[in-house]
Amino acid sequence: MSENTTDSHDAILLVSFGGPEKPDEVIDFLENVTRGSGIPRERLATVGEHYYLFGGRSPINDQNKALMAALEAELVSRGHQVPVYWGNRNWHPFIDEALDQLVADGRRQVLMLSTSAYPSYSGCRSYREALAESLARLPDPPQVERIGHYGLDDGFVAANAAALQAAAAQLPGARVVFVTHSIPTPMEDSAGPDGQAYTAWHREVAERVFARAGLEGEWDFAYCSRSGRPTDPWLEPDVNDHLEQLHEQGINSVVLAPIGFISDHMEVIYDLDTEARKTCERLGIEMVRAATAGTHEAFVRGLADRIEWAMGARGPEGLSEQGNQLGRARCGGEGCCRNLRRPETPAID
Ligand SMILES: CC1=C(CCC(=O)O)c2cc3nc(cc4[nH]c(cc5[nH]c(cc1n2)c(C)c5CCC(=O)O)c(CCC(=O)O)c4C)C(CCC(=O)O)=C3C
Ligand SMILES: [Fe+2]
Repeated sequence: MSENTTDSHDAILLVSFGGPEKPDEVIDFLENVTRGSGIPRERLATVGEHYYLFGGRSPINDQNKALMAALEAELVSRGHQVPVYWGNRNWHPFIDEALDQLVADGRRQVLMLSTSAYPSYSGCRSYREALAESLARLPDPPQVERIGHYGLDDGFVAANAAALQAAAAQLPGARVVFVTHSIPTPMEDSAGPDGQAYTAWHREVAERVFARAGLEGEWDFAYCSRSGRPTDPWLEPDVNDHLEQLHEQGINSVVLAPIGFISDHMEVIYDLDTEARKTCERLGIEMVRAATAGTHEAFVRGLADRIEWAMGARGPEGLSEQGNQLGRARCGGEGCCRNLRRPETPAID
């Protein structure tokens, strides 16, 4: 457990979405999330109610703290004394606050890890833009590189497979429905260096998770948490509509596997555990929701592997080639995960 003095980076920065801690923070948080996005106010009021239903508190902050603690412990056990900082795009602690602390602590070579496992504007470039904006404020900014997206890495797949296996064991023979966050179809068409990387990665992860859980037969893919204007096309089917379809086909038990989320975000505890569960009850469908990766040891080890790889301390075993290409300053550049509304917005590599 000695300090590894050869580490190429002196800080890890966990970058996440952010969420309110108490009811009087909900509106300001939602204003930050939707600044300039054209999301209708009714949608904001609706989403605000989801947060109030849970005491005005998002689960995401506690999940991030738990992940940081687990990751720090894993890195220490591998001989790295590199501290993990935490900053969010939409709520305290903001990325600005994390960077100020990091700079005050004399950190110069930062490796950024985001809580989004998949490439898309929302999960990739929007965080890179937020970093560029925060770094531009600093007189002497540290160097920030990022690790690639880790959705296809063995660790993430193994954690989700273990969760799916446990859920399926509670409901043998149930139809497995993988779920992720819907995004607008133009965002999907520009996800990753060649477009459509968001759905391609999810399908690949679903296939691997299903096989690794030792399951056979059919599985489906559905989406949750659509927002935006009703007339804009988003990825479909919505999970609730899909449950109606399954009901019509005579299916009466399902496992919902939210592989699009790394932990129990509001989308999981509201859109799936609350809303989709209600749909299942109405249709007489038995439902079990598989756990998210959270702090599963395989997931934490996989992240540590990716961090060590990015620091040059380890080879790429267990890490996906696609993820490697989208990290370590080798993202597809300007064309990758484009910002369709404001194409000129600066972003870190
Ligand atoms: C792909 C994706 C991820 C995964 C990648 C990642 O992790 O970043 C993600 C994560 C999250 N999204 C979250 C919350 C929200 N997302 C919203 C709005 C939107 N999300 C979108 C996409 C995604 N979102 C999109 C295309 C919009 C429309 C806005 C626009 O086009 O600019 C809104 C506004 C209200 C609404 O419209 O729903 C809220 C409140 C939370 C926090 C949950 C918690 O508190 O636990 C998390 C982790
Ligand atoms: Fe990208």
